[in-house]
Formats: sequence, C-alpha cells, structure tokens
Amino acid sequence: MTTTSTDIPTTGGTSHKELAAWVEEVAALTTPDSIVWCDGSDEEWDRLTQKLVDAGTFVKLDRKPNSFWATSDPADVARVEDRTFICTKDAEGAGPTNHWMAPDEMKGIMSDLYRGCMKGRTMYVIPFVMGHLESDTPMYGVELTDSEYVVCSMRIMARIGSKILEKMEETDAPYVKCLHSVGAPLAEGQQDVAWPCSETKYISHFPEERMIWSFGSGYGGNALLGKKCYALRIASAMAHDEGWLAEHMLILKLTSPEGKVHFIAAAFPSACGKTNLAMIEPTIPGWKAEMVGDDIAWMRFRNGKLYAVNPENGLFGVAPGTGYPTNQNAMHAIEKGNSIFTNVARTLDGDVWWEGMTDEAPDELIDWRGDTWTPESENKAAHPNSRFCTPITQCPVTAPEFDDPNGVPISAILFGGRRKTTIPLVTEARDWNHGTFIGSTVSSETTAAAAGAVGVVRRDPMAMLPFIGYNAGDYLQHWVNLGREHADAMPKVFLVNWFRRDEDGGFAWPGFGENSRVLKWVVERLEGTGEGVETPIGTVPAEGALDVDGLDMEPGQLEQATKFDVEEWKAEIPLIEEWFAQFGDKLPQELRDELDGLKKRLDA
Ligand SMILES: Nc1nc2c(ncn2[C@@H]2O[C@H](COP(=O)(O)OP(=O)(O)OP(=O)(O)O)[C@@H](O)[C@H]2O)c(=O)[nH]1
Ligand SMILES: O=C([O-])CC(=O)C(=O)O
Ligand SMILES: [Mn+2]
Repeated sequence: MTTTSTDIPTTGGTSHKELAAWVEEVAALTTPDSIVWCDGSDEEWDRLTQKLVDAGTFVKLDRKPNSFWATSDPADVARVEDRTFICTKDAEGAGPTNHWMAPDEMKGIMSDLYRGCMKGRTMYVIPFVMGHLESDTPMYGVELTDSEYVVCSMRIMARIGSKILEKMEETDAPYVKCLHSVGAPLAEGQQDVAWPCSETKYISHFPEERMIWSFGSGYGGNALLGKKCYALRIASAMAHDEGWLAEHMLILKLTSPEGKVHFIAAAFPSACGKTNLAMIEPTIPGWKAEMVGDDIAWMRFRNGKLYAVNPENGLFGVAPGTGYPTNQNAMHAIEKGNSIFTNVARTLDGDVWWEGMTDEAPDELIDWRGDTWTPESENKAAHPNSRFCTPITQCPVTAPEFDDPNGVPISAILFGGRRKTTIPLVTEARDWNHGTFIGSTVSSETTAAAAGAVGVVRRDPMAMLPFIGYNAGDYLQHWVNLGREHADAMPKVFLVNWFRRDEDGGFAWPGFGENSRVLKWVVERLEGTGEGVETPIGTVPAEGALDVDGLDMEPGQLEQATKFDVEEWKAEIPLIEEWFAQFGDKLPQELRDELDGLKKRLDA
C-alpha cells in the first residue's frame, strides 16, 4: 500500500505519468477512502465478489458455479437516454438526435456532483482494452469507478488488468478516460445499501476529448463504460474522423453445407434479437453458424475488404425469452457459471429463472424486487431488461475467429427492427446507397432496454439512434462516403423483420433457429444463386426461393410474414419525410435521391 500526494491509501500504481496524474486529479475531487488499481486476477474477483456478498449486493448461487445474483434499485434498471448527453463545443456537433450541453457547462455541473462523491468508498482503476491487445491499433480505456459491481462486470465484458496497463505504459499510450460514480457518498458510520445510486443521473460524452463522465447509475450501459459509451458513442466519433465504422452489430460466421464460409453483420435495436441471431442454431440441415460478436462491430478496411472485430469479451444478454428451445447456446454458456445475473428471479435452491426460460414457472421464487413470487403473482418475476453477464468464450458456438485481432471480412449487413406491420421478412437493397437509405430509416417498436414507453414505433438509423456520438446527419454522410471510397469492399445490404404479426396478434414468422432459412437465402444471393423478384422496396425472395422445407406453418402465415404491401409502404413515406426533415442541410443528397426513387417506384 502506498499513498499518493492526495494522501489516500493506494494499492498499485503506474509509470504512465499522464494516467497517474488523472487518477490523482479525480481522487482529489471525489475523495474516496482508498484507491485500488485492478489487476484483473482471479484473486481480485474472489475478493470483490465476496465484498459484494457481504454488502448484500450479490447472492452467491448454489446451482451455478462462481455465479452471483444481483437486484438493482427499482429506479435503476436500464439505459437512461434522456439523461445521456453528447457534449461537443457547439450544438451542431451533437446534432438533432442527441441531447447536447456545452462541455464547460456539463463539467461544471458534474464536478459539483463528483465533489466528495466517493467518500466512504474505494475508487477502482480499471485499465482495459476494447478489442485485442495485439491489434495494430489497441484501443485502450481506463474506467475509474466506486462500484465493485462495475469492476466485476467489466472483468467479464472487457479485457482488463495488469497486462493491459503494462502495454499502455510501454508507449504512454492514449486512452479513453471513463469516469464513473454511483453518486452515493457515505457519511462517517453510515450503513450502505445493496444497490447504491443517485436520483440524479448524467451519462455524458465528450467526443472531442475522447472522454466519458457517468454519474448516478450502476446499471449496464450507464455504468459499464467500455460498452455503449466507448465502443459506440466515442468510437463512432473516432471512426468518423479516421474512416472506419463503429456499429451496433452482431457478427456471425456461416458455413454452408458445401463448406463455404461467409461472415455477416447485423444491426438490430436493443432487445430486438442480436444476441439470439449471433448464437443461432440453424434448423436447416448442413448449415453451421458460429458467433464472433453479439452486440458491437468495429469495421475497418484492409486488403480491399471490410473487416469486423468484436471489441467486447463478454455477453450482456437480455434474460427473458432466453431458454433451451429459443437459445440453447446462451443457456449452455451460463451453465458454465462465472456469471453475474441482474434483476432476474432466484429459485429457492440457488438458481436463476426468468419468463421464457421454461414453459412452467417454479412454484416459488424470489422475484427481481426481492419479494416472494408464485405463478399466481401478477408481476413478472424477472424485470424485462434483466440480464446475464457471461464470458463470451463460454458460449459453445463462439467462433475461433473471435480471437483474431484483425477480425473477419464481412460480406453482408442485415438491418432489422421490431415491426408488427409493413416490413417483410427479408428484402435485399439495390446497392450501397439504397442500403444506407434502408439503414437510415430502420424503425422499431421501443423495448425495455431503455427507460421510457415500450412498444412505440421510432426511427432508429442503423440501430444506432441512442449511440451515435456526433451529428447523425454527418454519420449518414459518412456511410455514403465510405461506399464511394471503397465501392468494391462494401457488403450487400438486407432488411429483415422477424416480428411481423398475423391477424391474431401472434408472430407470423417462427423466428429464432428458423431465421437460418433467411440467412440461407442471403448467402445464396451473395453467391449469385438465390432467386429474387424486384419490388419497389428492393429484391424479395422469388416464389419458392426461401427454403421452407419441413417448416410447420399455418396456411397464410408465410405470406403474411413475407408480403410487400404497397399501401403499407405508402403510409411510411410521410413518416420517413418527417424523420429526414430534422437533418436539414446535413441530410445526404444521396438519401434524398433514394427517397424520391422509392416514392416514384411506389407510385408507378
Ligand atoms: N419472436 C421472436 N423473438 C425474438 C427473436 N429473436 C430474439 N427474440 C426475442 O427478443 C428479445 C431480445 O433478444 P436479444 O437477442 O437479447 O436482443 P439484442 O438485440 O441482443 O438486445 P440488446 O442486448 O439489448 O442489444 C428476447 O426476448 C428474445 O427472446 C425472433 O427471431 N423472434
Ligand atoms: O447497454 C445496456 O444497458 C444493455 C444493452 O446492451 C442495450 O441496451 O443495448
Ligand atoms: Mn444482446
């Protein structure tokens, strides 16, 4: 144990001078009782998980090895988009889709909040890298946090610890500064609560400085700053400056019965099926699917192709709806343990349960609020945004390429959302600009992944609406420009919708493993063998081109899932126009032209 010039007892330290100075500066402001530099070791995990058990934050699960159950404050259960800010010098930098505040003003407000906010707590220094340490461009970050829950979760979600710090020290490497506090200082002798947080929340990004300040929440994307804050909001701004893409996409490896391999990326909004598709168990014979990533793709050009890496090291998956029939691979991953479960229900014998895990609920549970729950209870046992946090390498279908620092060449991009109507099962874009148009107009019914109303249709460009760290008009232009500069490298683009409803309100398409039938058609289109018909919105599978062998569907269901309806699409046009209007001069001319083209084709 050493002490810094701030006289705070400290375990560990660094020769990286700029980092040492930043840590001291934050400690002087937040006044923690002690500072711990995280080494990422098993010993550290054991010590911190035990501390969380002692504090009542974690309950150790008897039925899952090395795994823990946590329930959050009921007011801290999801990303808080209305408290999320992009702090660029001028408002135009944040654009029409983000909340903006001037950097100095935000720093003033938050410095006041941070002053003394870690009193009674330990400040942890977490050196981490997003993507691989052996990458040509290692993408470092350091998170300072006063939450042991965050340290343990970051250890699963990212590559953290001494090895990272040593590599950073070699070159005094630049890194993204990630400051996090739950915002709940403890007075002398004050008893802590199981889930400390604050009513006041700010999730602030300073893209020009590559910096993140988060205050008041301990949950998910609000607090595990490597994920949405860095790997999407800050990285998207970096990618814009440097000519690459940071996207909200899963990465899937598909092997056909002939042994041909294709890598596919897919962008769906939060809680719209990325993790499930990434772990798909194909129902059609001979096809193999493996996961490279389930949430985020960083894509760079090399050798004339677009290569994608998954910057993460863990899964932060939506629990409800995950079960052996729908996603056995996720179930096998969590069986291996080493996981944190948040806001799911706990069984009396020390296991976890959530809606959709089994057809029949156990007779008695402890629900996510900590209350006794029975099948007669009116409330859900698990919160709709409850999550499992699990090492990605535990998933039986993680592809060996997950470990390739340079990633995998992408040959198709899928966009999708949750739409009861209008959007057919699968449509192929005409070309890159049309694909960008399709991405820019993705629409989806809102989910429990973010605080606020659920089930409201909103536009969610490239499934990035809450994650674009700069002006969304510039972001769309970036997509168009890359297509122009790297025309031959660009993947084919498709639009999918697993969520269309039938007349009875049920899902028209069975989804999950059956989505492999759509993937098969996509691959056939890549290889030039799949048959399609042109429609005003793009190419859809020709009659009989979608493999539905052995698929047990009610009469009319397939037609309902796949149909293109001119009238439904005409009704979309004013919504797209309204959506585009906010971008003003920033709307790329190419997308204006695409909209005009679509209108003409619909009217023809
Ligand atoms: N009907 C239907 N539901 C699906 C399908 N795929 C996923 N779901 C359900 O949609 C919900 C969210 O799925 P996930 O795969 O966790 O979504 P995600 O995009 O990874 O969500 P985030 O991790 O929040 O970004 C779960 O309840 C799934 O069971 C599908 O093909 N059909
Ligand atoms: O960031 C989170 O809290 C969880 C997540 O993956 C999402 O909302 O897309
Ligand atoms: Mn997911």
